[in-house]
Amino acid sequence: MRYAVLVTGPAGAGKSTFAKSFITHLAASKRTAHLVNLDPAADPASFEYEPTIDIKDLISLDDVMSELDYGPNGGVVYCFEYLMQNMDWLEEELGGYEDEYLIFDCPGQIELYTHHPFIPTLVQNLSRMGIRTCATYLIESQFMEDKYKFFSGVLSAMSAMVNLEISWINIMSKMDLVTSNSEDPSGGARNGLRKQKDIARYLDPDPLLIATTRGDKSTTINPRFHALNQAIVQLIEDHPLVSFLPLDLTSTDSLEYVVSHIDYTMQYGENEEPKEPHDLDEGDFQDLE
Ligand SMILES: Nc1nc2c(ncn2[C@@H]2O[C@H](COP(=O)(O)OP(=O)(O)OP(=O)(O)O)[C@@H](O)[C@H]2O)c(=O)[nH]1
Ligand SMILES: [Mg+2]
Repeated sequence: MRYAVLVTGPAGAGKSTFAKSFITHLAASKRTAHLVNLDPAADPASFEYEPTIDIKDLISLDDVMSELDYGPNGGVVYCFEYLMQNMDWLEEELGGYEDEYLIFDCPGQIELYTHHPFIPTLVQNLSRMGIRTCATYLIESQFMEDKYKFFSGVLSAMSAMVNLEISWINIMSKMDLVTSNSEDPSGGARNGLRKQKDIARYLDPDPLLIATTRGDKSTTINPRFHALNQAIVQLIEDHPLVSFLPLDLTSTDSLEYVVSHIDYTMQYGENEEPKEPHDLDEGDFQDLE
């Protein structure tokens, strides 16, 4: 059985960093994993791990920009369209790997997730190839500094995950920027997210965070804004699809927790050989109940 983890999310959310840490972590546990770079704009110098499969071998963003006169964002979308039409290339590249994790580092153009059917098409093709797939969607902890920005992140996560029939794990990345605040007064503390309780209202989004009340400045500015917020509150209450796993890459436990959640979601190892006792830490699974 082969397993694919798609690492998706908006620009700069920490996707490539997470993909790297994920592979390093698996390697440390003597598990093999391969990096599949689907970001045609990724700088090769930044790869700590040479990707096993690289979209650049199929199509070059530089060529698309110089020959077809695309800008960088449109160029990435064009490259992805090209990939979708050339799935046989991916299939051939993926051919030889068995019983392994394939980590797909995806680009940060949000329209790839919200407007285009790229991810559903990719997922369909992976499942046709017999690869069990799950997707992660990262948003960064700084989104919690601004509740409107945060909820736009929640809505983009929702719009990316509906229509997909695969497991979907939302991750709040860069938690080191909010949890290390006791040491560094200029760090996360400045955003007022001092209490764990506050953070919990974001990880499991509490729509009341944006429920405006009468007398609130924003409602006096524009009543339509109030109505829109109420509608969003209602939407999130009716469809509580989105919650986030916190990820702090400075903590091995945090990374391990996220990885064990992904393993659990993918039912990793179900068909494999029994594990050595130390490979399977009971605590990992109790937390997930
Ligand atoms: N403090 C902190 N910074 C991080 C973390 N993860 C990533 N960063 C920083 O955030 C920036 C973006 O990280 P990337 O991993 O390149 O993000 P990305 O989502 O791959 O970005 P795009 O591919 O451009 O969409 C870099 O400067 C990273 O060093 C984290 O866990 N904590
Ligand atoms: Mg990246």
